[in-house]
Amino acid sequence: MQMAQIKKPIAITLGEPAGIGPDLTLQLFANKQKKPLPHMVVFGDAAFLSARAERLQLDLDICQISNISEAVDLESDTLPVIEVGATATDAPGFLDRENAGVVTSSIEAAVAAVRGDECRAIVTAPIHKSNLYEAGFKYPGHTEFLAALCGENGVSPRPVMMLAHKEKRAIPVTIHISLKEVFSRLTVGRIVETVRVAHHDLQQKFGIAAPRIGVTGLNPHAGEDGAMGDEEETIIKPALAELKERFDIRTDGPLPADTAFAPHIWSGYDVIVAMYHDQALIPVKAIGFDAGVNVTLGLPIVRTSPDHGTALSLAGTGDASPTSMYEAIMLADKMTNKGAA
Ligand SMILES: NC(=O)c1ccc[n+]([C@@H]2O[C@H](COP(=O)([O-])OP(=O)(O)OC[C@H]3O[C@@H](n4cnc5c(N)ncnc54)[C@H](O)[C@@H]3O)[C@@H](O)[C@H]2O)c1
Ligand SMILES: N[C@H](C(=O)O)[C@H](O)COP(=O)(O)O
Repeated sequence: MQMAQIKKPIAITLGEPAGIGPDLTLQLFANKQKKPLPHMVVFGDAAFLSARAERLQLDLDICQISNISEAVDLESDTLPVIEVGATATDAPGFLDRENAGVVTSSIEAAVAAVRGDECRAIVTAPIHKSNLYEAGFKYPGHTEFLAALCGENGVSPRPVMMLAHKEKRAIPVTIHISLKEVFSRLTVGRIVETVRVAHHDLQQKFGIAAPRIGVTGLNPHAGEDGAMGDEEETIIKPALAELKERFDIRTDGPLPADTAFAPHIWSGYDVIVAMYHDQALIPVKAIGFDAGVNVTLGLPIVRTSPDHGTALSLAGTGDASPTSMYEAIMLADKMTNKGAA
């Protein structure tokens, strides 16, 4: 990658103003002499961030800029902020629908900056999903919103959610849907598409030449030969056969999901693809909630985020751990600096 590309900042979104997202960005920036960070620019509201920094008793220079190119020339201890045309209220722990505008505008502006080649990756701070829904937000989460923002000619890429704790990675085939819906949304095509995206991005974005991919079953004991459900026989095995025959992608599975994430099995794979959200996310959050990273695969841009949510009760206290946010920033940096993570 070119030097000029490396110097482009990483776009950080504001996240839910009532939550810990803004705090973590400020805490990390205030500590950057001890724990260095790549260049970054926050998309949000400078006045709000100044108020939150004061509340957290962080000694920080926050500077509103109008062009991203200005970020690179600032003193290294000044946090650059691009205004997004909406403001946020500094009321930690108190959700306010009125803040939905700044939350979504921040994501939109950050994506536009990456797609416009002004920033090199986006790191999103947590959003409060139900607060956004109440304000009319139509996407289940960032993952689906980002795919829509990256669409072209009315076609959106198929986003794939991957949670990672160091080298342990897990992907859910179905994402933000009710458990009841999983049964109708789990199809051969969806599994094939998910594994293909994972295989491609592990090669291209993580530098893993021959990704080792495990795929779980849906039912207890991967169906116990059909005695505990037949989705393994009718959906998952045909999908794995198609991956091998049509795309030359080899996988192991269906693996019983309760043992697939045992450390000695999980460590034999670069990723384990599971059938639904909690099957994949529980193991990652259980082994490393403090340092897990959420990466969206399948997009034309690099996007990472911490693995936790808004933790409203910790907002404004300074007690939230910034480690997962730090790992998200450093993974985005690594993925865009060297093409490998
Ligand atoms: N990337 C995202 O935008 C994202 C990710 C997960 C959840 N969420 C959203 O966050 C909201 C709250 O979700 P939740 O309560 O299930 O999960 P949560 O991650 O906000 O909180 C779960 C528990 O972990 C603690 N916690 C979370 N982050 C912490 C940190 N950095 N340091 C110390 N403790 C921390 C919380 O205090 C709480 O006890 C929901 O609206 C959910 O949709 C957003
Ligand atoms: N399911 C994710 C998690 O628990 O970490 C989270 O809700 C984030 O999803 P988005 O990145 O799509 O907002």
